[in-house]
Amino acid sequence: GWGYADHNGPEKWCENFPIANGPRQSPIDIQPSGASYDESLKPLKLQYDPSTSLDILNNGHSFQVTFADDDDSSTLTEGPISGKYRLKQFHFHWGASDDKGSEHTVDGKCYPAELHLVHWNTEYPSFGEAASKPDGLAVVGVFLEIGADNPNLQKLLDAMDAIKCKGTQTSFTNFDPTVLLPESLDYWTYLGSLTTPPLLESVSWIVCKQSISVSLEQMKKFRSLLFTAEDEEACCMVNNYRPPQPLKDREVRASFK
Ligand SMILES: NS(=O)(=O)c1ccc(NC(=O)NCCCCO)cc1
Ligand SMILES: [Zn+2]
Repeated sequence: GWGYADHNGPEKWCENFPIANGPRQSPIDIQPSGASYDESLKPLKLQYDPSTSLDILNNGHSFQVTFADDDDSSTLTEGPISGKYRLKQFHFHWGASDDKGSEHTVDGKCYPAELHLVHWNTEYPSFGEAASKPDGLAVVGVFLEIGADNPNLQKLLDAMDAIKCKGTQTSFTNFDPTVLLPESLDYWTYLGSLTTPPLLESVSWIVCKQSISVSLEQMKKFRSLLFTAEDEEACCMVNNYRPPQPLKDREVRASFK
């Protein structure tokens, strides 16, 4: 299957997923000078119920915290979207060293990691259905920048020993992802795709301008996870990011001046 190694990584994905060369692929390099301020863009409205967090999983590509999405307890509304989107999961992408790891870049600047909060449009009956629609998904991206230890990441990091290998998961309840958001919710927004196969062009991307902090020690913990299952030769889970894709005929809007 697909991965991030030379033999199965982003440069090879187009062989099984031709949409990899499509018109609205993600991530992109965000050039703030090329983004147009849109005064009609609303502030993001994120309302999360911690009791909807279920478990934390190593899926062999990243680790993700999955949420109960059978009602409107945890939603994204307003912002650039219309209607109501339910939180399905959040996960991260990161590098082998601090000079890379994010998927979106800003004027070519890479961050050591990037958080994605994945939501689906309740116009559709399920995530899977929504994932195939042009307005089906909304993903909020938050950059992580090396700095002070971030206590709000600690619960995630403490769970990592239990999900070291691909296919492992453990209960992860009462977690409020709001604590992972930066103080400012100023954002850039553009129409894009999933950044991993099936690379579906169904995502309204909402990338926060302000980053959150992560310490060097906390980054080392991310890198202690494995892409591989217990019975396979160990391969560290690092560089699980897709590089920026062509902007093509798209505009990036800014919610701020
Ligand atoms: N990195 S990202 O663009 O936020 C992302 C989010 C979800 C997924 N895929 C996912 O949740 N499920 C895969 C099956 C999708 C079609 O049902 C892939 C990439
Ligand atoms: Zn992602």
